[in-house]
Parts: sequence; C-alpha cells; structure tokens
Amino acid sequence: MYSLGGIRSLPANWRSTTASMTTTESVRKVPQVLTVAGSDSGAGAGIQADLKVCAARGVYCASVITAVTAQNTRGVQSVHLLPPEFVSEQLKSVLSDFEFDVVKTGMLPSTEIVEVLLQNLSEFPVRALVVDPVMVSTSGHVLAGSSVLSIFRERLLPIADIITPNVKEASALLGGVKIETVEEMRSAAKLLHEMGPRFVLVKGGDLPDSSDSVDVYFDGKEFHELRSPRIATRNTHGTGCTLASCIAAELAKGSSMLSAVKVAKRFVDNALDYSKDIVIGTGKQGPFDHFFSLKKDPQSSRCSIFNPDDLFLYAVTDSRMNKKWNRSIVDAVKAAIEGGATIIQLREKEAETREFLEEAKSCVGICRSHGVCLLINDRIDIALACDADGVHVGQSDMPVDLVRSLLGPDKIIGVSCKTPEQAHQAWKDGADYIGSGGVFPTNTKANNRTIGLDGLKTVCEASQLPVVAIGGIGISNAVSVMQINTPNLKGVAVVSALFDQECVLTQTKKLHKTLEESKKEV
Ligand SMILES: Cc1ncc(COP(=O)(O)OP(=O)(O)O)c(N)n1
Ligand SMILES: Cc1nc(C(=O)O)sc1CCOP(=O)(O)O
Ligand SMILES: [Mg+2]
Repeated sequence: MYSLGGIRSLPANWRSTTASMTTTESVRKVPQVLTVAGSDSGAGAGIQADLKVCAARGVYCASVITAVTAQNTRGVQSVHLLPPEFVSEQLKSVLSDFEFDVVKTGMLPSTEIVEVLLQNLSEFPVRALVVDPVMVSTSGHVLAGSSVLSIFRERLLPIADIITPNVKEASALLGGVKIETVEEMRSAAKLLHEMGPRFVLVKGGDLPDSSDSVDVYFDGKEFHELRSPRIATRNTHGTGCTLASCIAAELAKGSSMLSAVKVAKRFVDNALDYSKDIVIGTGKQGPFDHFFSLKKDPQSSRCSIFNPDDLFLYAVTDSRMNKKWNRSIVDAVKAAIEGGATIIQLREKEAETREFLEEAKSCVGICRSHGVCLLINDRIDIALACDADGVHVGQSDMPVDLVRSLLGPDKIIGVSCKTPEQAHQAWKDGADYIGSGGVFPTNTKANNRTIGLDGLKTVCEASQLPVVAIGGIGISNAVSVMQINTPNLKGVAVVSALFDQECVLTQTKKLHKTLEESKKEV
C-alpha cells in the first residue's frame, strides 16, 4: 500500500482496515500514529506536542502516557512515573484496537517501561518505529537516566526505523563521546547506525557557534546535512518531540524517510519563525504554535507547507495567449480560480519586468484571498519581490538547491523532470514537486521532447516527490493521463487548454469536472 523507502515490510498479521470491515460501503483509512511519551503540563512538549503536530499534519494520533511531569516554561518541577503495568494496559488497549502506521516514542523513563513497550510491540507489530531518545528536558531536568541506556542500545535501537537524538543524547548513547562539530555528528551518526536503527538523524540545534541549525541524516550509506538558518527565539520548548512526531506523521501518510525528515524540519522551522515573538509563560523556554498554518495572516508571506493535492488542476498562464485574447493576467487568473484551478503558475516569458511585477503582486492578492498557491515560472527575483508562494524551474534554470537557499524553507519549489535521474536529483535538492512532460506534443513550448504516457509513468514510479503531468493535456486526454494510475501523479498542468480559449472560466470548469470524474474511475 505504501512505498516507504526503508520502512520494514508489512508484518504477516497486518490487517487492512477494509478487509476487517463487514460492510461493503467505501471506507477511508486515516493515517494513524501512536505516541508513547510523557505528559507535559505546560503542553509545549511531550504527549501534548505530539498530538498537536499530528493534528496539524492531518494525522490521527493516540497517546500512551509513560510519566506525568509538573512542568512549565521555567522548568520541570516534578516527575511521576506511571506503573509499568499501567503503561502496558494503555498499550494493549490501543494496539489491539487501532491500526497504527507508525509508533513514535518519547520519554521512556525506566527499563521496566521500555520492557513493556518491547513486549507489546512484539505482540502487535507496527509498520514503522520512530525513537526520539528523550533524556534531558530543555531546562536540563533528567527525564530518563543512565539506567535506560543499555536497554535502549541493546533492544530498542535495533528495532527502530529512525532515531532522532540531539547531540547530548547521541553522546550519552555512545558512552560520552565528544560531539561539538558537524564532523563529529557524522561520526556519531555512523556509530549509532551500527547499533541497528535503519536511519539516524543527529540534531545539531545545540551545537555552539553556528548561524545555521544543522542536522545530520545517515541512511547507512549516504550522509545528508540538513541546514536551516537558526531562528532567534525563546520559544523552542518541544522542538525535539515535534520533529520526531512530524516525521512519524509524514511516514504514516506514505512519505519516504528522507522526505519525512525534510518536511518535519521545515515544519519546525516554520512554526518557530511564526511563533518567535509570542509570549506564553514567564520562563526562559516558551512553547511555539503548531497551528501556524491555520492562523496565517492572508497578507503575510507565510505559506503553509505544500499540499501535493493542490497539483490537481494546475493552471499555467501564457503572455502571448492572454494578449491574443485581449485579457490581463489578473483576469485570466481570476477566471481560472473561479473555474476550479487548484494552483496557479505565472509563466510570462515575454513580459517586461516592472509590468510583470505589478501584475504578479495583484495575482498574489487574488490567490491568497482564495487560498490558492501562486508560483512564478523561472523568475526567482519576481517571486521574491511579489512574495509569491514559490517558483517553478526547469533543468536549464537556476539550480534547485540555490533556489531553496534564496527562497528559504517555506516556499514551494517545482522542477521540470523528464527522467528518473532528474526526479531523484530534484528530491535531493529540496524540491516539493516535479512537473513531468511533455506527455503529448505541444505548440506552447518550442522544441519540447515528448515523453509519452510511458515516459510519464516511468518518472512517476521513480519519483519520491509528487508529480504533475504537463504538455499537450486538455479535456480530451486528461483522463488517459490520470489513468496511468500511479499514487504520486497528483494532477495535470495546462496552458493552452485553459488560456488559448475564448472563455477561461468555462474551459477550467470543464477540465475540473473531467478530472473529478477520472478520480472516481481510478
Ligand atoms: C508544472 C510545470 N512543469 C513543467 C514546466 C516547464 O518548466 P521549464 O522546463 O523551465 O520550461 P519553461 O516553462 O520555463 O519554458 C512548467 N513551467 N510547469
Ligand atoms: C510549459 C511546458 N513545459 C513542458 C514540459 O514538458 O516540461 S510542456 C509545456 C507547455 C504546456 O503547454 P500546453 O498545456 O499548452 O501544452
Ligand atoms: Mg523554465
């Protein structure tokens, strides 16, 4: 059902929701995470953070509580461990009932509690296990002492799909090795990988002397350094729990491990950035707002994390066509949105910069008021100046990793890819989606190589990113495109079928209806 790069395969006793239902009615499987962690009365970290991030990412989260802490923004005043038998009862209760995609662990404060977790996981196998080896609170309070280290090393880490220690936790797990540089984080990740987890993410947020926050990801072969600018804020309480739970949520939705980690890092960065000035509590370490995307100011630059379903009906404008039909870009965009376009790209190859910028600014306003993302083709400068939601670039435009560093973590980047290799590179460079084509011959883009439906399918199957098909697509052939039926093909991008037409609104509505109908057939 899922293509989780590196996730353990489905256990033999895995039941699918549909198979266990007696009714023939259609059912919708909701991605489900179980967090096994401690309660934070201040609700910045622990179980409370886990529930919030999963909700924010559209994933159901159940909770098994291992300990209750009396905790606020000033620190941890007291910790009460729940009896292992009672932790076991909670585990049995939910594991025997729900069908979790992923279990995420946080505070596991005693060997006995780890034992009951291991026992329950052997009785009720789950698809993936995310282990955040919580040991010390942000305020310095010990949450799991050295007594748990051996059971972590010998029994929990070997069954984990990913572990997410910070440098202090990585050092403790490795017997106290010094970790003060990115190079030492890499060595630590390698040594931790030898203990058995499939993937290791060593978080460098606490590293001294760095303007960037650098995390080191190791998959057993390759290292990735995940960098983002350090955000100056007191509101960092709960970042570790949030990151690990967001990874769990993304895995539950079907992401590969590296994509899940990248999305999680961006989620935390966006949340910290949004919450950097908020004041909750009087202490040194405040919580941040997990629901920033619900609250974003329509006029502000913050865009919620990209939703691949937005690629469903992707309208790409064309300056020549708009001139030919004597309409402005703004009118074209308004009509496309009204007709059901789910994302807009301004591809104005011949526009003068100043005029284009003014029109782009107007389009940003229109798109924001309708909750539709607006991307700019090729022109990173225009995207930055008009505060668009992102850009689309091709293989001969600015390299994607450079685009990402210019636009920051919260903008959407799409890349044109005709081959699996290009798709792989786009993913590695931090793109959000790929556009693949030309599926059919087109007059809109000169000298464009056609890859056909087979070429599209090959790229989709190889891509770790969501895909939108492009090139010669219209009402007459959109269904055949969607029928290649690969899960990451999310929609079609069209130019002439919408804009080289007398009425953009009518054509967009028709294409939208056709696509909706094709969804039912697939
Ligand atoms: C969604 C989408 N996919 C592909 C393209 C083509 O981009 P590129 O290869 O850079 O070609 P130009 O559009 O710049 O001619 C696209 N624009 N949108
Ligand atoms: C802009 C563009 N990019 C393509 C690619 O293959 O990457 S095909 C294309 C033109 C799509 O226009 P129409 O919908 O009018 O065929
Ligand atoms: Mg281009």
